[in-house]
Amino acid sequence: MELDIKICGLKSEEAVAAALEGGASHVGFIFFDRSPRHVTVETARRLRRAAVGRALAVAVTVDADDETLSRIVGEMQPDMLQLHGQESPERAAALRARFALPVMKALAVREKKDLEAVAAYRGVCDRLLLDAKPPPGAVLPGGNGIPFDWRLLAFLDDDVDYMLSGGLNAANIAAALRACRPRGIDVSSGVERAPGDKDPQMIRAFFHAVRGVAGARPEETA
Ligand SMILES: O=C(O)c1ccccc1N[C@@H]1O[C@H](COP(=O)(O)O)[C@@H](O)[C@H]1O
Repeated sequence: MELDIKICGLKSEEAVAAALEGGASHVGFIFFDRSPRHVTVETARRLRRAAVGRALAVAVTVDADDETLSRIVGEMQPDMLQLHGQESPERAAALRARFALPVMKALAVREKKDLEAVAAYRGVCDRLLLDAKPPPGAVLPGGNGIPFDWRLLAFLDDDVDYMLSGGLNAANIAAALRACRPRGIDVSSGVERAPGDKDPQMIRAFFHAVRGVAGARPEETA
């Protein structure tokens, strides 16, 4: 099974191009105005065009209301919704039905008991995104560049479809992929030179590092 790779928090054509050239399966656009990665619907709509037929465009929202989501879906036309707030399983299911789009629900992980939430969203969402729990007082629910203990994921059933995220970068991705077996990985601040400022060279280095794990997981990185 091939490993999906999502580059998230894209704000420029240059960064989108680096993600697509590297072979990203997903490109993510953040709709959260307190994030340094926030984009307007117009910008996301323009940037996502380059990904058509090459990668899935993901709209990342945080407890967004129906009106906001309708505008994002109508104008940007994402291929997937990422719910990165406190959306309940019922809310996730309702949005999936209403917009007829696959939904990826982000769950915050710091300790083993945080994985109990997985059961409630399995079968409701198309995929989970297992991200690090934000530190106390953090403004952002994601994009904090903090990893969690990947070994916790050994407690999950093998058939849980999840993307791993939280503090991934070119230096640690090999260790992450040896510690657990995600079907996808998601990186944002780990490929930035400053908050919200993606570095094409760091994006290339990330892909290079992922492909360097080919010996360990040939069937997933070929
Ligand atoms: O990146 C953000 O600013 C952000 C804001 C609001 C919700 C989610 C956000 N980012 C998501 O968090 C993961 C992990 O980020 P990082 O690699 O630890 O920086 C990121 O890939 C986004 O999906």
